[in-house]
Amino acid sequence: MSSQEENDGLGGIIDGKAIAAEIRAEIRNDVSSLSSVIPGLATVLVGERKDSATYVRMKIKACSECGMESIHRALPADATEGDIIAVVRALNEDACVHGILVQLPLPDGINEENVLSEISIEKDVDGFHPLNIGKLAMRGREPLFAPCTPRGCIELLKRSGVEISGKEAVVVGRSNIVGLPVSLLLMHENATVTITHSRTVDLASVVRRADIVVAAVGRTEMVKADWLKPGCVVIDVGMNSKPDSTRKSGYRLVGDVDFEGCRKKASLVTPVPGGVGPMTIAMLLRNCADAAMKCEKSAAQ
Ligand SMILES: Nc1nc2c(c(=O)[nH]1)N[C@@H](CN(C=O)c1ccc(C(=O)N[C@@H](CCC(=O)O)C(=O)O)cc1)CN2
Repeated sequence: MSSQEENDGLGGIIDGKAIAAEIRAEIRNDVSSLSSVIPGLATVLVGERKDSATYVRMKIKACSECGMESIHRALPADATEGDIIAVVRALNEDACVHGILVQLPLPDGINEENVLSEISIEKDVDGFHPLNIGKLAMRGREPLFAPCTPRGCIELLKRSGVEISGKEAVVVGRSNIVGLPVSLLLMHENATVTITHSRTVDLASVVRRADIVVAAVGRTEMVKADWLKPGCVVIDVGMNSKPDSTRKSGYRLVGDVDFEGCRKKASLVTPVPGGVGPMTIAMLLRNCADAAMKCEKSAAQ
């Protein structure tokens, strides 16, 4: 779903909130058709970060709106790696739990990979388990779950009618959570993918080759209009706070893309907020509902 303002010469906006609502309605429908299983999502929150607590609350609320159960485990900021792993192992054994997510980032000193590797891959609805990422990286293999934000980016493109196959895609950023998996997913869709990063020489000229740009670098409004090929599609994964004295909070959320400038050059752009963010939670629910549906199917066989 996208909106293109008439005759203003600007590119359309991909409405992530509306697309996420559409996906959530589909999930609600699938969940209501289950007869013996209620999908259960376990959220594990370690420490006191306000943003993490907000995201976990949003996930719990979204679960309930889709007819899914949630099971919440909160640990203090000084919890040890062993404490967190013990919670994950107990959730692995709980038959009411179909999906487990450990909210990231974890406090300093905790090895994220050690914790994420403990999640049963059948319940790895965040898709961060090294085995799921490994399968995503291999030809002819399918992960049980793909990471939510990258999957959300692909859904936004597909549901906006953007052709991916054969197109040049440039991903700015190479993080394990977004840059790397979104590149792999774009490759699965037969795009020709370039991953760029802090050592890329003449980043602007590499981005200028792209039909599809995915910005996931975590730098406020870094991607400028003159970096873009006219008519390209821009997916902005960034979420940065920018000082704004007109707001009560003193700041506003902006992405990695100079939205107003880039709208003059691109055919479609995602806004921040209201673009990729809502898709992260929608795809998490999709993965968890799929896990529960698999459970019901295998119990019936
Ligand atoms: N275990 C995980 N940890 C983290 C993930 C993740 O996918 N799994 N992603 C991010 C945070 N995140 C979900 O956890 C997330 C971020 C943003 C949004 C969102 O809807 N953003 C809104 C704006 C919200 C606001 O006003 O603050 C938007 O963009 O419109 C949802 C989920 C890191 N950690």
